[in-house]
Amino acid sequence: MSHSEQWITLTKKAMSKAYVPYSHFQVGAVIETETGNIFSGCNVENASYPEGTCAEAGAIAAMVMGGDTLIKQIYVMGKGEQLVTPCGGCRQRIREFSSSETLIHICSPEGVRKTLTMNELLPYSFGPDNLK
Ligand SMILES: O=c1ccn([C@H]2C[C@H](O)[C@@H](CO)O2)c(=O)[nH]1
Ligand SMILES: [Zn+2]
Repeated sequence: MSHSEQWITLTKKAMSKAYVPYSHFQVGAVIETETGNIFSGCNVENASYPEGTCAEAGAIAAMVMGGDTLIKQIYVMGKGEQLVTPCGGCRQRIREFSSSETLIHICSPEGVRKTLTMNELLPYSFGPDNLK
């Protein structure tokens, strides 16, 4: 099994945990931090539709809880024809814990479909440095 296949397997596992009785749209996210730790998340919906949380938000919360704050790479996976790219809110969430090296891998269950830098995913972004 190749290195990339292992990440896909892990992200598929995260996706399979999604709690999505309303949208039926499963998303999984797996973060590898610069320190080599791994954190996963899935989307979690609820009856008050706008209060659901994205897979990326879950993985980021787990990462911060685990004591890490710098993302080396993040795998995001969903099904369907279209690329499942992080929503606007999650682009900002990922941006908070990114460097210019951070990679965002857009995946389907079959593999990585596209890899983007943070700057490609959210150009001209507002980040922690703006508050210095
Ligand atoms: O990158 C994305 C895009 C969508 N969703 C979730 C939110 C909602 O639960 C469902 C449909 O929008 O997918 C994510 O978790 N991450
Ligand atoms: Zn999102």
